[in-house]
Amino acid sequence: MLIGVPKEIKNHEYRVGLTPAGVKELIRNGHKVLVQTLAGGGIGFPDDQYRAAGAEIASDAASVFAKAEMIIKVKEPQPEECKMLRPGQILFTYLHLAPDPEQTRGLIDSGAIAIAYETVTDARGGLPLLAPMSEVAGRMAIQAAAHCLEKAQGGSGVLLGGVPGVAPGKVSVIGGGVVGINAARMAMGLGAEVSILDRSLPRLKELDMIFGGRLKTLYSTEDAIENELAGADAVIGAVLVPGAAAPKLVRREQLKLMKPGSVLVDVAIDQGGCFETSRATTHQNPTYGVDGITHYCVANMPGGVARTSTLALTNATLPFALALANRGWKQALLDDVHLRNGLNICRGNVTYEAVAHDLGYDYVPALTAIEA
Ligand SMILES: NC(=O)C1=CN([C@@H]2O[C@H](COP(=O)(O)OP(=O)(O)OC[C@H]3O[C@@H](n4cnc5c(N)ncnc54)[C@H](O)[C@@H]3O)[C@@H](O)[C@H]2O)C=CC1
Ligand SMILES: CC(=O)C(=O)O
Ligand SMILES: [Mg+2]
Repeated sequence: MLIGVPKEIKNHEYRVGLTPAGVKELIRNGHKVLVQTLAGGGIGFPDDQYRAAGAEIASDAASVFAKAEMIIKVKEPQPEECKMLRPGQILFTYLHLAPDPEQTRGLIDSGAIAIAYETVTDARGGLPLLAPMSEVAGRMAIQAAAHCLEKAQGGSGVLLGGVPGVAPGKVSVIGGGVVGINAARMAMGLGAEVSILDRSLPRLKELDMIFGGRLKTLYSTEDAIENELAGADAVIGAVLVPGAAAPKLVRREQLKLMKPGSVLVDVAIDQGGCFETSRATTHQNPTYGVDGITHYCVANMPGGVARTSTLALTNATLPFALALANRGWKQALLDDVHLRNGLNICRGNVTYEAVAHDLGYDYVPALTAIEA
């Protein structure tokens, strides 16, 4: 199969869909790889390393999209990229369709086979291709919050770790999954007082077993969230209902419960955000204020630490990319229910139920669309 890797074009997005090591694996399996020039140039993977791994270098995105049978990317295709996709071409990348009707329309119209990293599953009920980036974003969320709390950034002037004789700051994490546990670990590592809220009691039990008394676990109700808002210096939004738009857990009028200069970090922004006042921001302009509360809502946080993120992401995606290339998309999806769960759009059909539901499309089960 001919696999294409375009350069990412989202604001300050330096990740790349395959590392030179990944290219080498695909080529060892008998495939060809076409990489757009400078696709990994910002993170220490120059064209020469891709050439040495056996890739051909293309001068622009148009030739990568025109030639490749499968496009491997990181971020959701931008409108100009959707237009370059063609019927039957495989797109393997993050999509986050539920909050993005324009992209969904573009992918339906393209006739492509769009497999979303974020809904591929594993045998333990996890999301193995979302997890590495959630680990990164969870850890970064605390760095971002700590920075936003500084006075020069419009913050309240609280140091999360405190100092001897002065109480530490308080961090509340809503959603105790992969983002949540990584945010909690970082915040505890800094010395902050940390609580974590989740709707899943088994998950809260697990977190309690791991961290003991160092972490306060709370069942997530509106009351519990309001109590947390009142005490917190930073609140991290880390909830997920897979594939669906994020539930709105904090309304605008509840911001007045918070201390002025406190911070909301909405990691769930790529699924539309879990605070009513959230709107997606970029690494260039990551924050804005609403009613005295700083909002950090960068939708591609891992892009900020793109080298670490690329290595972590491609460790997880490569086995699936190899399956798609070796067996072809139909057989690979038929053989593996977990990869099949990643299929969101197939030749004009919406094959992920939560996306169809949230955006008002007919839902066509993946197996039906694959076998059509
Ligand atoms: N902004 C960014 O750059 C990035 C964003 N993300 C996003 O972060 C979000 C979280 O991802 P993961 O931690 O991997 O998901 P996960 O599935 O591991 O964890 C989500 C947790 O939210 C909990 N939850 C669901 N509804 C809840 C509610 N009403 N109250 C409290 N908890 C609730 C679930 O029980 C689960 O434990 C996703 O939207 C993901 O796409 C992930 C990576 C990067
Ligand atoms: C998960 C995601 O949206 C990201 O890594 O940018
Ligand atoms: Mg994102």
